[in-house]
Amino acid sequence: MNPTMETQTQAPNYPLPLDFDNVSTLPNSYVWSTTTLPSDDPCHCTINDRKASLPIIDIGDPSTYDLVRLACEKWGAFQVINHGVPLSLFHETEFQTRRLFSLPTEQKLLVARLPSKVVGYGSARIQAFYTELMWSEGFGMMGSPVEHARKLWPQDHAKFCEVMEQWQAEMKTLCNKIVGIMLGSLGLTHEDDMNWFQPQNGSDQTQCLFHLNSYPVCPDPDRAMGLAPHTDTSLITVVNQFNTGGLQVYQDGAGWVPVEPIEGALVVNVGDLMQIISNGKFKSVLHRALVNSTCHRLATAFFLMPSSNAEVSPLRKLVDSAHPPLYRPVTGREYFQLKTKFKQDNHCETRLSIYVIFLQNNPHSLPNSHLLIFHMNPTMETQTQAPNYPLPLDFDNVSTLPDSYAWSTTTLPSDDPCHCTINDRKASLPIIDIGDPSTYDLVRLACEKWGAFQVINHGPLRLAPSAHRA
Ligand SMILES: O=C(O)CCC(=O)C(=O)O
Ligand SMILES: [Fe+2]
Repeated sequence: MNPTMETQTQAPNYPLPLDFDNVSTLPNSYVWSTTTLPSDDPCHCTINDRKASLPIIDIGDPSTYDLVRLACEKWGAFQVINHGVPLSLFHETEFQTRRLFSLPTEQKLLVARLPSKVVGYGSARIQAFYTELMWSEGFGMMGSPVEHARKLWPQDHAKFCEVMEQWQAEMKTLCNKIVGIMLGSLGLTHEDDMNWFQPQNGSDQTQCLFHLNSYPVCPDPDRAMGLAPHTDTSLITVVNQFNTGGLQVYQDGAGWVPVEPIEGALVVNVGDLMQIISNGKFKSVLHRALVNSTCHRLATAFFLMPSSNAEVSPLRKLVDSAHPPLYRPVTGREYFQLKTKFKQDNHCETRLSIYVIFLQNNPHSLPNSHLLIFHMNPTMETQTQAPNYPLPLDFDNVSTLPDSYAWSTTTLPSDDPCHCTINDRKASLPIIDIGDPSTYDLVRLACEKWGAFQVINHGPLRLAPSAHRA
């Protein structure tokens, strides 16, 4: 998450956003098939026969604490109104955001984001995990965007920087207030166990990332995706969809629910790290952004995170013998790496990393929602159509190794040829007679050195019934 900016010297080998102004039909690489998204069933949008909609919470309401707790438990998100951010700043932020994305593509590429970085112009960071491309572009900043803005508008960047900094300051204040309400609604105070949340020696322990998102008018919105389903790697995220719909949240039983655009409202998402510190009481929300054929949608997302070295774990006050910790301690950095690694390895859905941390503590009781979302449900389903994952070969009917089964030695980093000697003696896995008086020592040595052994004399050899008859 190092915000260092580097100069672009050669053509990048990761996808940059399309020159959206110059395409009139959706390129094939931007077509999303419905089967690509496992939980992409049509939105039923009703719960108990009522149209489901994300709670809208007036932050000045006396029952705010209860409403926030209920919303975070059930939805992992809510809209907030009466938050104190002036409407004029919404308009200025929208104006400056539109100004940036209206620049010609070549100019935006002057501040292209490198894949390992979070600041600058580029496609969505989750793009790396999908083969289909997303119909969107973004610009990330951490604090002042002046270094980039100077390249975009050498003479005229002051207003852009001023507005972006002002918005981030408002978001930081609002996030602190909302985190306070969330944790307060669980009976916690800032003094409880939240060292990473307290400014220490005058310096702030949290860090923030601010993202501008742009979803240009799309020639074929039903087959395109603005931002694929994901959960945020944050404590909370505050999204401003500038009064243009497109954001959807997923809820078990309801499917994808559109977040109603309301002028001046902000959407608060529970992020993965909040799920961890709340010991699973609040769930991070799966969400996505769709595109449309009539207007260029803009949005901003402000991510509040602990500093990347701070260790995050279920807060002590929320853990007791009836509520054991569901997650092990993890730093923001480690969590982010885990999430990236598991997405890269498995192309799995985005909540997998929560699942992995969960597993490491508590392998036997997975929460249903995760099983559902990751399609890890062990129920066997009848196969009705050709699967889109590889099945084993019909081994009896091949006489030469197909190319697709050939493994290069470089694929496996530690796959050097077997020397099979140790101290000039041929190495071989220990064979242990389980009745031997020194079994204990032999087993210990084998487990320490090899992590494996062969066991003999383990009990009578049972013969199959046909062998008995013989
Ligand atoms: O653009 C939006 O509406 C959603 C943004 C979002 O989810 C994100 O940037 O993580
Ligand atoms: Fe998000």
